Amino acid sequence: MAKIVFEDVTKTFPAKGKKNKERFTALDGIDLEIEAGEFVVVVGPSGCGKSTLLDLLGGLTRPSSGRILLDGKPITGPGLDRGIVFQQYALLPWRTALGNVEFGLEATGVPRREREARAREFLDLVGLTGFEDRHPHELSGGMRQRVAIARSLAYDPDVLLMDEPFAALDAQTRESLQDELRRIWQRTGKTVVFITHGIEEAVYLGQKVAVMTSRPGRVKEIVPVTFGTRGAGFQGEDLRSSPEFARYRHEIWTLLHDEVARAQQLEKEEATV
Ligand SMILES: Nc1ncnc2c1ncn2[C@@H]1O[C@H](COP(=O)(O)OP(=O)(O)OP(=O)(O)O)[C@@H](O)[C@H]1O
Repeated sequence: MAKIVFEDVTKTFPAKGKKNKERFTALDGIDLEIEAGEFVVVVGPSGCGKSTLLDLLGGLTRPSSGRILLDGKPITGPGLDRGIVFQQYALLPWRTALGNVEFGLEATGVPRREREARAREFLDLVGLTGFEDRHPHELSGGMRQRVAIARSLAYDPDVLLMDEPFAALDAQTRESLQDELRRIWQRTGKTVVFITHGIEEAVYLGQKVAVMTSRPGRVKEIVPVTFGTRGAGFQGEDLRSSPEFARYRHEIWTLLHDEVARAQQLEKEEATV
């Protein structure tokens, strides 16, 4: 049985500036299956519904029609079986790095002493040993995002939902966090659903890349990314500069290109109405 199943999922919102009952379709007939332990990346033009799709998985909002199943059961709300990491760090500014990671554990009822040990372990996993007592404003953007990842991992969710988590970071920090995320994923075996605008990021991280159409969002194609030597030890520049990488990048770029053009045209038409 697949870990996550989207069955003909549609999501509509009240249309802005239109007469009351008109609805705007953000996602239309999404069918998608994600296996346990799989790393799936979702790419698509701006406004195609990527964040909406992740919000549905997170249980932050409900489908207008269709079903989303997690371990065979419909998602009815947020849960500790899913950890979410957003683009903005969403850390508590008055808590230290350690305090922020512990925060996630308080909700799960882990005893205080064990909380601290677990939080330290996960800060170590994301390379932040020595920074436990710093507050968010004393950390770089990359470090803050590492804290957010540690916080999500610490309560051991089966599924990690990531909405453009590295988009606000500089290129070098982004690449090193991509490496870390791959390593963590290989070590923990989590199911990851990751949203990005970056084609290279998608190819680098994803086992499968789901390319979405422009509005309304549908799954246009799922590209399995199967590098021959993709396992541990083959990453960084070796992977990014390989001919296979370039081939996948081009394939996904081609799939996206028409959709982005269509999305831009829609935006222009709306601006002139
Ligand atoms: N709560 C809401 N009410 C009304 N419309 C919404 C709501 N949430 C999202 N939308 C609309 O649904 C569409 C999809 O939005 P969403 O944020 O999911 O897209 P996205 O692909 O993540 O975009 P981006 O790549 O720009 O972040 C957009 O047109 C957006 O304006």
